[in-house]
Amino acid sequence: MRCISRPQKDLVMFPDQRCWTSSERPSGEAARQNYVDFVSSLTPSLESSSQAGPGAGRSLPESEHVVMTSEDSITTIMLNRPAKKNAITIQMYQDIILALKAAGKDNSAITVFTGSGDYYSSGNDLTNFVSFASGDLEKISEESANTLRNVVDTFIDFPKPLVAAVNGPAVGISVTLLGLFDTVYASDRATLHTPFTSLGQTPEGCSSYTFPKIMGPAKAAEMLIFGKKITAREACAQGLVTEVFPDRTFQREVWTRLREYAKNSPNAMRIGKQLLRSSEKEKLHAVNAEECRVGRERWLSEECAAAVQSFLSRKARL
Ligand SMILES: CCCCCC/C=C/C(=O)SCCNC(=O)CCNC(=O)[C@H](O)C(C)(C)COP(=O)(O)OP(=O)(O)OC[C@H]1O[C@@H](n2cnc3c(N)ncnc32)[C@H](O)[C@@H]1OP(=O)(O)O
Repeated sequence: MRCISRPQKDLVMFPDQRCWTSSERPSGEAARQNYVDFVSSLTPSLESSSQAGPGAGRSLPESEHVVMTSEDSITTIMLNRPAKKNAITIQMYQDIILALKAAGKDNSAITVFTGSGDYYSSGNDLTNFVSFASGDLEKISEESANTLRNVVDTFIDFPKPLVAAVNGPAVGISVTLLGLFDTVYASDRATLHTPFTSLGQTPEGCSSYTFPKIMGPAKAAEMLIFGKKITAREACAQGLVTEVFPDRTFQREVWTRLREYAKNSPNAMRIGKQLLRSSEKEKLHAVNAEECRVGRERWLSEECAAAVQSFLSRKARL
């Protein structure tokens, strides 16, 4: 067992899981080296990230609908397509991957994901599926599954504290991914909806694993299999949302809190996250691979094609 305590006169803690008495204590330099080795073993990328100067090594994606900003040691990735309720296009998935990779390496302490306008996100842009009807089905579905797998893998591997600021209703993949965030703050105006089965689709974003773990299998089934829409407060009671704020004060309260959190040691937060999450990573990657394999089959189904067609032709009927 590792000893973790305040400094004591005769007992010092070292990272190889034993406690020394003062007589056998390693020299100061050896102790320091032990500590550095321990920290490095936990976080291989720590060295490079702590050496990065402001903005160093950062490649901001030039994206129309995914906006990345940094301030007060917080990098924010904002879905910015409010006229379409922040529905996520193929290009946006690619931009999200680039933005997360850049945020993972920049010198910010915390990364925040949010939406602009009245929605957090309406999930996958259903016109992404239109190309299925017009091209090489096998190829397009394979590319889409690869895109989905890459974006979810990037969330699984994200090395820093990742916070979702759910500013409004969330649908589909924008909900399922919440299970991979470290903290989820939501406006009391937000609802969470995963209407997969009415679209002939199946859960993704590792939700088939994270949701039952977070909220229990029965509540997860209501959401993921029956498509029950829940409020932010219900999601909070079930553990998917960390805290709910009145919509009127949501931005002020969340950002005040995050600015305080961002003053903590970035390296300690990064290592803490790794301790909390690393034992699950392999499992999450396997779940992601399987969800994408199954999802790809569903996208090719007639049920899915009909549901997407029905949404897209809605206007014509109005
Ligand atoms: C690479 C492939 C990866 C696949 C990943 C698998 C992911 C799956 C999912 O995420 S499933 C969930 C998909 N999302 C939905 O089913 C939501 C569809 N949208 C709606 O139901 C509604 O638009 C709404 C409830 C979100 C909002 O309704 P309302 O307030 O009445 O607004 P409008 O419907 O008028 O929407 C305004 C404008 O936005 C367009 N839009 C909204 N959401 C989407 C969307 N998901 N895909 C495409 N377009 C969307 C809507 O058509 C309107 O456009 P218009 O003004 O008419 O041009």
